[in-house]
Amino acid sequence: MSTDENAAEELLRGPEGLGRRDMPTSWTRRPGIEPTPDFLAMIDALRALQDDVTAAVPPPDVLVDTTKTLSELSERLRAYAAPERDQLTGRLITVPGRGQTMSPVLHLDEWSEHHARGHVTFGRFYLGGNGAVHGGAIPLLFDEILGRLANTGGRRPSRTAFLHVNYRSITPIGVELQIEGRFEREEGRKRFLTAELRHGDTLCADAEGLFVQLKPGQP
Ligand SMILES: CCCCCCCCCC(=O)SCCNC(=O)CCNC(=O)[C@H](O)C(C)(C)COP(=O)(O)OP(=O)(O)OC[C@H]1O[C@@H](n2cnc3c(N)ncnc32)[C@H](O)[C@@H]1OP(=O)(O)O
Repeated sequence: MSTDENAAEELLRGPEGLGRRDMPTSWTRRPGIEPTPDFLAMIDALRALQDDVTAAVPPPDVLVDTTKTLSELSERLRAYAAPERDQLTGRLITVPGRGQTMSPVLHLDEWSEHHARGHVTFGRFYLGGNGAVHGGAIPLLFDEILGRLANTGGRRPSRTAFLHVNYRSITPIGVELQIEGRFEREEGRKRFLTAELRHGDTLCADAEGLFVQLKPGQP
C-alpha cells in the first residue's frame, strides 16, 4: 500500500482502531461514502481555524487580509457545492467527528448496542465564558452520542423528541472529558437513553433523551 492508502486506511479505522466489521450498524458509515485523507485534512484545518478565529485579536491589516482570504476560499468551495445526498460532512461515521465541524470531535473508546463510552476535548471555539464550554454545545454532544446509540444495532431510525440536560458543574474547555451513554429502555416507538459528561471525578452534565422511531415516510 502507498503512504496515501495507509493514511486512508488509518483514517477509516480511526485513531482508536474502530474497524468497519467489528462495529454495530449505526457506528459505521453508510455504503458509498468515502472520506479521503485530503477531505479530512481540510476539515481538521477548518477546526483549527475555528479555534484560532475565536481566540484572535489581530491588528487591522491582518484582519483585512484574513477576511479577503476567507472570502476567496468560500467562493472557491461554493463552486463545488453538492446536494445533500452527496454531502460528505457529518456522514463520515467511522471518522471521529464525522467530518463535521459544528460538533466537538467525539472519540469512541467502547461501544455496544446499549452502551457507548468515549472522550472529547472542547476547543477554544466552544468557549462560553470564564473557561467554561458554552451551554448550547453540551446538548450537541449528548445528541451526538445518544442519537447514534438510539439508532444502532439494526434499530429503525429515530429522532430526538426531547433532550433534558442538567448542568452540574462547569465543563472546562481544552481538557479531555469522558462521556458515557446508555440505552435504558424501549416502549413501543419510544427509546429512552441517558448520558453523563465528566472531567475526572467531576460530573459536568448529564442528560436524558427520548428518541421516537420514525414512521414510514416521516422525514
Ligand atoms: C433519517 C433519520 C436519521 C436519524 C438521525 C440521527 C439521530 C440524530 C438525532 C437528532 O438530532 S434528530 C433532529 C432533532 N429532532 C427533530 O427534529 C425531531 C422533530 N420532531 C418530530 O419529528 C416528531 O415530533 C417526532 C418524530 C419526534 C415524534 O412525532 P410522531 O408524530 O412520530 O410521534 P407522536 O407525536 O405520535 O408521539 C409518539 C409517542 O412519543 C411521545 N412523544 C413525542 N414527543 C414527545 C416529547 N417531546 N415529550 C414526551 N413524549 C413525546 C408521544 O406522547 C407518544 O407517546 P405514546 O406512544 O405513549 O402516546
